[in-house]
Amino acid sequence: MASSLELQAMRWAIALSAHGLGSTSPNPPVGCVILDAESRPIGEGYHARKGEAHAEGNALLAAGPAAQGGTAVVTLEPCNHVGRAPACRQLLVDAGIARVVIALLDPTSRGEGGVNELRKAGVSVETDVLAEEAMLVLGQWRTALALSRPVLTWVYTELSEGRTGAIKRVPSARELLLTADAVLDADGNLGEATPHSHGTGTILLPPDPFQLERHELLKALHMGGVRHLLLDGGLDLAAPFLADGLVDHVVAYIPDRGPSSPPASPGGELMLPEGFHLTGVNRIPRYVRVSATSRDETRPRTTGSRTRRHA
Ligand SMILES: Nc1nc(O)c(N)c(N[C@@H]2O[C@H](COP(=O)(O)O)[C@@H](O)[C@H]2O)n1
Repeated sequence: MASSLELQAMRWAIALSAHGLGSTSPNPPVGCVILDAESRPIGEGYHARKGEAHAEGNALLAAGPAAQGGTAVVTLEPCNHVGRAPACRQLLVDAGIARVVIALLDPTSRGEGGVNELRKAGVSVETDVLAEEAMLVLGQWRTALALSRPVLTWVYTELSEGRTGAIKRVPSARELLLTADAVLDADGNLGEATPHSHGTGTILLPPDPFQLERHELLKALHMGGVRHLLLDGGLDLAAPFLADGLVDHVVAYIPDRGPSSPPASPGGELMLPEGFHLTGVNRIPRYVRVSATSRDETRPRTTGSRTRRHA
């Protein structure tokens, strides 16, 4: 059973992992905290982008030799393959880590998986620790893998006369762009949500998105490394994706208004689409931001078993 210090470290690792949202795809956003043999935090790290060190490597680097006999607390199972970075389970063994505490198993893990290899090397391993909380950050990556398409978030604001439109002019909406890989607008412009965030050549986007049928477009985006796509525009842009059941989340920015007004959107265009339930309602400068979902991504449905898939 995880100790209270390990649980505290796991929550911190989950928080750290979110620094990778919007830049790690097609890799997962992972966080790691190293505790020394007396359970004191001595190093922390996260995965920033594909081709760079994994969370465990970054945390071990920060911890240095004091990691010997310590514990690695990590949000995703340490990897079991030598890719662009060395296998994390080997890095942990080489650093003399005695115990590894993991939130979620990696459905893309190669071979027998990092957990089995760590156990074979005599390391004590505990899995499924705060798995549901870890899904707050890893959920979109896991869902995109399960669906073989990016998770889709439709974002819109109110333009004049109750019409919906793009959020480009909403300054606080920038935070959403930071967490997505790519953004598509109603004119067919498709680009990295934060330019250059994934590094050169990691995300490949089809040049003429509206030439592709919607499922084909999403398949091409998935193949190109996109795990979270924003649809930034009005109902005209979102309606066909909604009709095909392809929209997973909606974020609406409702401008401040007086306390009594006729319906801003008599046709209901501003209202959330049918079948979406609220996950957040926040007052932000000049807007109320409404978040809703058609699925619950925080439930770790497959932590106990693996479906072999490649990220
Ligand atoms: N445990 C763990 N920590 C990280 O920081 C990670 N990025 C991963 N990712 C796993 O490794 C695969 C990517 O490997 P490369 O970086 O491309 O070599 C990815 O599919 C995950 O399984 N895991």
